[in-house]
Amino acid sequence: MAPNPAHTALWPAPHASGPVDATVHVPGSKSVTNRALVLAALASEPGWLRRPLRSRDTLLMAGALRALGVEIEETVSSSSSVAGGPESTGEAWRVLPTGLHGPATVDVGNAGTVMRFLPPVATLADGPVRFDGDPRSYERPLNGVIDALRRLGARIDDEDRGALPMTVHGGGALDGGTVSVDASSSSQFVSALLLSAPRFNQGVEVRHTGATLPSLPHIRMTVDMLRAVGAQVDTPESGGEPNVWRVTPGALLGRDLTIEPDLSNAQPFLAAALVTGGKVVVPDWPARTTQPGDRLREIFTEMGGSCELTEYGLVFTGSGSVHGVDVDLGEVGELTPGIAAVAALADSPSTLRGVAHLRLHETDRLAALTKEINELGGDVTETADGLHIRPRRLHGGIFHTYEDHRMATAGAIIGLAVEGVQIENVATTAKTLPDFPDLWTGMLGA
Ligand SMILES: O=C(O)C1=C[C@@H](OP(=O)(O)O)[C@@H](O)[C@H](O)C1
Ligand SMILES: C=C(OP(=O)(O)O)C(=O)O
Repeated sequence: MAPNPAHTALWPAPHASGPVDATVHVPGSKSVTNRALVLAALASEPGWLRRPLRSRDTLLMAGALRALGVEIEETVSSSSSVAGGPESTGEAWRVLPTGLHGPATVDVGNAGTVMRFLPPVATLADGPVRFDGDPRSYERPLNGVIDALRRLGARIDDEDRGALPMTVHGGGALDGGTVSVDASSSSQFVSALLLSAPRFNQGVEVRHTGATLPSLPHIRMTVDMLRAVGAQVDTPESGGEPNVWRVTPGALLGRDLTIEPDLSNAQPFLAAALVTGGKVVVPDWPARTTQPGDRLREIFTEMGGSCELTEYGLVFTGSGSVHGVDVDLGEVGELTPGIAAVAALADSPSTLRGVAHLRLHETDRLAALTKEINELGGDVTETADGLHIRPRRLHGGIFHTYEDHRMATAGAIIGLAVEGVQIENVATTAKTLPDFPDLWTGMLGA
């Protein structure tokens, strides 16, 4: 098969001629948008999502729910056609839940949220739902969801792969009950089971059995959003047993929800302020959030910046110096590529720990970061659960991205400080941030 020209295209990463000084309106959170879509589809009354993210992952989620019979009406006001046009700035989605129907086909792309959150929803449909996706989706772990759903009463045909492609034979309802799951490879196994659980006959009790559990803030996001639509959820934090979550069956409310900006997608812009000694303002940064990107305030401060959270948003300022860090990123794994890029430009070494599960993300991120930074002259080694990064003078070259949006934005950060970096397939940022190239050049005043 001939390679897709978009995948081999090279984007000259802009080099910063001085400190950046910009306000960047970051589109909505992928994780919040996709949870909100699922919860709205399972509700017993219509709901609204305002300022939803329109990106590949969220359009796949919306498309899949529509395939199951849910109506999602989009309203795009003409005044929203800033920063990339209506394609990327959908104003509001009205979700009208209906009975969930099969037969249907779901394309998960390479979206972890779609491949994990929707099989439990599909058990509630009244017919077979076929799941398929990008080649990489076949390699990403799904066995925790498949095994758990079977034990809760579902019929799933995966030809013993424990992975995609597969068919969930929806029976119109699911028993639910207590189930153990090893979610050490992805927190999304737990989130997936909790999100649909109010609609299971007995709700669910999920008991995580693995040695580690990544991305806890994302599980808290699931719990908070469930509670906001009226679900009763018991958690380890609310006095329950460690690693056990319980959801009571019950109807879900339709909600009018404004989606927060995606703080993980704010990362490259904050990193730009850090590595150029400039200033970036991100409007609407939430005062309280479960998004893991909020940890950037602390991590990027340790790496040399400073921040002020105002009513308007986050003001982040670089000092002109960038320092290495020794940090456990297990709770905030999706921030690793951007932190690794900054660390490669720092004045001292870094150790990034707690992220072995990144080998199972969009690509093997530990291998990809090591290879690509080293090919620009860097000195990165993989450890069992992370990276050691010893900064060195880097040179230009091609930064391969492996169809991983966060590899592309990591390469762009390096390109600010290193002349001649070319990003392969920058279009892969469409997974969560289709506007990235325009926002990036806009930030640089180009
Ligand atoms: O639930 C979510 O929205 C997510 C959970 C995390 O997944 P893992 O726990 O698989 O890392 C995160 O990395 C991903 O980007 C989004
Ligand atoms: C790991 C990520 O995505 P996914 O939701 O596909 O797991 C990510 O966005 O960094």
